[in-house]
This record gives sequence, structure tokens and C-alpha cells, in this order.
Amino acid sequence: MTSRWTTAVLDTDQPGGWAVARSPEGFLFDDNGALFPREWLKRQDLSVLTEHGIGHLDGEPVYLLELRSASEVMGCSWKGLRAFMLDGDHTIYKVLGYAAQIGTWAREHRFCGNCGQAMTQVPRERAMYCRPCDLRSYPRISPSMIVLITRGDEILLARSPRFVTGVYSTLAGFAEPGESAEDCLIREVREEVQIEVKNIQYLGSQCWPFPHSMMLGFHAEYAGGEIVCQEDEIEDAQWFNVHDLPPLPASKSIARYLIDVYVARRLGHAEPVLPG
Ligand SMILES: NC(=O)C1=CN([C@@H]2O[C@H](COP(=O)(O)OP(=O)(O)OC[C@H]3O[C@@H](n4cnc5c(N)ncnc54)[C@H](O)[C@@H]3O)[C@@H](O)[C@H]2O)C=CC1
Ligand SMILES: [Mg+2]
Ligand SMILES: [Zn+2]
Repeated sequence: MTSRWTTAVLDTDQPGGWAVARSPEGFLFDDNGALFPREWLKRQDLSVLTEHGIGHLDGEPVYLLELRSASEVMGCSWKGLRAFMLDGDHTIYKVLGYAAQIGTWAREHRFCGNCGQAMTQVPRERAMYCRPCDLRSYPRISPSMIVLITRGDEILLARSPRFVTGVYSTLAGFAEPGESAEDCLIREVREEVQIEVKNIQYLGSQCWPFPHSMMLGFHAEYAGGEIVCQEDEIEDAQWFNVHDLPPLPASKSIARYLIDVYVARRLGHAEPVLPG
């Protein structure tokens, strides 16, 4: 099956195509969704910070208008990326997730981090360039480990104070310079719950555009220690039996996938598929 959405660096001097508009309030949308005829969108009173050609959807070019601020557009409203993930078409969520990452990067790389001068877009490449420094800045991706720790029929889940009330999830954390994925996983688990793990196995990855994580998903077995929650980061952590689980993360997340795979294996059910 060919993908409906492919990323590409498009020339913004070419007319036509679709466009999405993104502001600090999220994406602009109306009854037809978040993609608008680009020429129409550019005639609206929007405070455009920068424009990027981001790819093709069903063969049609798609552009991003990254805005300074949200403004009133007749018949339209603004909505965050998470809402599109939860209730939208998965392909549209992929388009918007990519647009959000390019928008965040474009917004944060208008000026050179070395000398402070304005940077320019490199033609045909997703990079911003400072000529005096001969420096290129590419979109940032932050590798993050996410792990389901298990002990027979029990799985370790935790709550961050940022989660929706009642929801428990797998442990996760950002890689630091100098670490392998496994080093990071072991450190994060120690920091967050003071547990030791063994038999670390990679299960799959997922782009998590909030704002630029690349989630690497693992399964690990309990090897020792008692749960001690990290202050401020972990509100509660517990062993839950696979037959008696708390409210879990959203179904398209890799956190949910890691849990569902293990539960399916324990109960002898068909394994779920990780959404790309
Ligand atoms: N897709 C999924 O199913 C899930 C995704 N996640 C994501 O995993 C990522 C990591 O999880 P957390 O527990 O929040 O991380 P964490 O355990 O490393 O703690 C967050 C702290 O890391 C620091 N930090 C923030 N951004 C960073 C970066 N780019 N590089 C290094 N350190 C940074 C900050 O001090 C922040 O308070 C987050 O983006 C989170 O949204 C987390 C759980 C589920
Ligand atoms: Mg964490
Ligand atoms: Zn510079």
C-alpha cells in the first residue's frame, strides 16, 4: 500500500496547493478540516512568520504557514495537535504532526544560535543557514526511551502530575548526551522508581511530535528493588495485575501499545499493531 502522505521540501515560490496554518493556539480548522486552499489562506489576515513547503498529500502539495499569533478567520477555530490525534483521521494527524515539528523548528531557528544574525531557508533542504558562520540548523529530534516493566502477571505503571486524572502509563525519559538507549532506560527507571531491570528488549518506535520526541519503546523485566517515586516527577507508581488495570493512555500512543502487547501475550490474544 502506498502512503497517502510523503514529506518533501517544496519551493514556496510555486503557487497553489493546500496549506495548514499553525499558531501558538494550534491549527486553524473549519468544517472541512485543517487543510485549506493555499491561495485562499494567504489572502486572510494572518501574521505569517514563515512559510515552508512540507510534502504531498494524495499527490497534492502541502505548505505550512507558521504564524506569530492566532487571529480571527470567519467560520474557523483553532485546535491543538493532541485533539487531532485523539479524534482525527490518522493521515491528517501525521501531516499536522510533521507540520508542528517543522513549525516549532522554523520558529526557533529564525536567528543563528552562534552569531544571532537572521538565518535563511536552504533551497531543497530542510535546513536554516547562516552564511557568516557557514552553519546549518536542522529540525531537532529528541530521542526518548519508553519502557514497560513487567513481573509475571504484573506490570509497573506510574502517574505524572501532568497526566489526565486516574491515568497510569509506562515510564519514559529523554536520552542525555553520552548515553546509549539502554543506559538511558536504566537511568530513567532508577531515577523515577528506584527499580532495577533486566532482559531489555526493543519493541518499536514512534514519532511523538509534542514537541519533537522520537519514542523508542522497550519491554524490560523486573530485577530488584522496591518502588520509591521520584519527587515532583512521579505522583504514584504501582504494580498492576494484567486482569485489573487502571485507566490507560490513548490508544494510538506507543505507551498504550507496549501495555497492550504484553497483556495480549499473557492472555493469549492477538497482538495489536503500533500506529506509525
Ligand atoms: N508516546 C507516548 O506514549 C508517550 C510519550 N512520552 C513522551 O516522552 C518524552 C519524555 O518523557 P518525560 O517523562 O517527560 O521525560 P523525562 O522523564 O526525561 O522528564 C522530563 C524532564 O526532562 C527535561 N527535558 C525536557 N525536554 C528535554 C529534552 N528535549 N532533552 C532532554 N531533557 C529534556 C526537563 O527537565 C523535563 O522536566 C516526553 O516528550 C513525553 O511527552 C511519555 C509517555 C508516553
Ligand atoms: Mg519521565
Ligand atoms: Zn551565525
